[in-house]
Amino acid sequence: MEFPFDVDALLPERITVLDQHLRPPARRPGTTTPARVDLQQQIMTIVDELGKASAKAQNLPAPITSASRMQSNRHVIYVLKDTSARPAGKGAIIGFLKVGYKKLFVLDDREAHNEVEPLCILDFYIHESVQRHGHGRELFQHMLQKERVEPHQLAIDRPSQKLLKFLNKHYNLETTVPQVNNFVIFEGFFAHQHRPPAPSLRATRHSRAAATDPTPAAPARKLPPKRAEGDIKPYSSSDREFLKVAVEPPWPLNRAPRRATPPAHPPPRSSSLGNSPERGPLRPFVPEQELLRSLRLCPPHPTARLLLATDPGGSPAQRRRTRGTPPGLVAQSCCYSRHGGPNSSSPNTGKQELKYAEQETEIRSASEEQVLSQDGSGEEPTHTVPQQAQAPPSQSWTVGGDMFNARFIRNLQERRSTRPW
Ligand SMILES: CC(=O)SCCNC(=O)CCNC(=O)[C@H](O)C(C)(C)COP(=O)(O)OP(=O)(O)OC[C@H]1O[C@@H](n2cnc3c(N)ncnc32)[C@H](O)[C@@H]1OP(=O)(O)O
Repeated sequence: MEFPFDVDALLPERITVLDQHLRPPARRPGTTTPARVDLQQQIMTIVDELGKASAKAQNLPAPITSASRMQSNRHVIYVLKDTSARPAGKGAIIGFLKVGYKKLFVLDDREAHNEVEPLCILDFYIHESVQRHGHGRELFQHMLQKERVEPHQLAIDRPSQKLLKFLNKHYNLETTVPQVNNFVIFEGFFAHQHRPPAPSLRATRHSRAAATDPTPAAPARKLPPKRAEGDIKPYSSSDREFLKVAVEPPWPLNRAPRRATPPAHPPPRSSSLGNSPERGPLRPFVPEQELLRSLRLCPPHPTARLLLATDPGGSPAQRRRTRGTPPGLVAQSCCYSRHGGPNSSSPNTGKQELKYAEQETEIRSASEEQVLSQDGSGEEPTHTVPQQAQAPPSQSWTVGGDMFNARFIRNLQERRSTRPW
């Protein structure tokens, strides 16, 4: 990765360690020294660009590493530069590894909660052109030595398949201890119990390290006193938490837009990773609150309005359709199961129902947009029903649509500890 400034002069060592201050390292004697603020700007540019490249490589919607995030967290980043001869160039960056201590609640092999604060692998990237050349191992090995940790003591924040393979190949890390958060830990993690070293020990360790090596090490934090089991929540804040909203809203908000062709490679599943979300191409989605708002503001389905306005008992055709079916069939046809169900074989149920429900949601979102853009209040929905909504399909899915909404809201409620309204 090349930059418009002299990376070689900016980062004299092959591996540079940067902490939250993003201080430019001391330059080699004899090199001209630009203003310090310019140097720091260059460091920030490198961190931002590396973060972007890593996010792209991992299919993340936004970088989890950036200069501003570095400055607001106590993380440490190891940057590897290319030292190969480049007579005419300004040097290049090969990749980086970001680590930091995090307080986690992890399950052991007996599924008991443990409050620990291990060193975590938070982000790791080697430029595509030089992957599988041993650079990742070089960087990782340097970090292990500097931080004085063993590979099995680490927690990994949502490792990619490449990283899992990397850890397996170089460090024999294979068997994971299932977790309910995004972190992956390996067998042997609890061998040392992760008791925080006595403050004096840790201080000595760091002061000794500081005496021999001026580069910053990942900050160490003390653990709070052990809490009762009941107080411990079985999740931990991942560095990628802020992406979670964008990564995977809960079902049914996470339904992908209909695709003409299935994805070539379905995202891999790993039972050994607990429920760590899978990486994969990310897709745009309607934020949950916005969708809820649209459901609350949305006008009644045009067909329902028509029925209410005419005959309280419904049109003869409608009566025939609902009365002619055995009781409960309408409800059954509205059941949508991701696993298919007894009614999934029926051509008029399952997928078709979902399709209409999706259409309805889209239409409702569109009509809400119109409502808001017209008067900003949503008070007069009848003027704003889009043309598409006024001509529903020949079959009436009014009941199905409303039931879908009801199920959808109930589902949302069940997934939340508090009601959103
Ligand atoms: C917590 C996190 O940071 S998760 C995100 C991890 N980062 C990414 O996935 C970004 C894309 N990948 C990369 O940047 C790199 O491949 C890294 C950082 C994972 C590894 O760096 P490299 O320099 O490629 O590793 P290195 O050369 O030392 O080791 C190679 C081994 O890593 C694994 N590996 C690297 N690339 C791949 C790949 N494309 N497919 C499968 N395994 C791979 C393999 O075990 C490989 O050994 P092999 O070539 O004998 O199969």
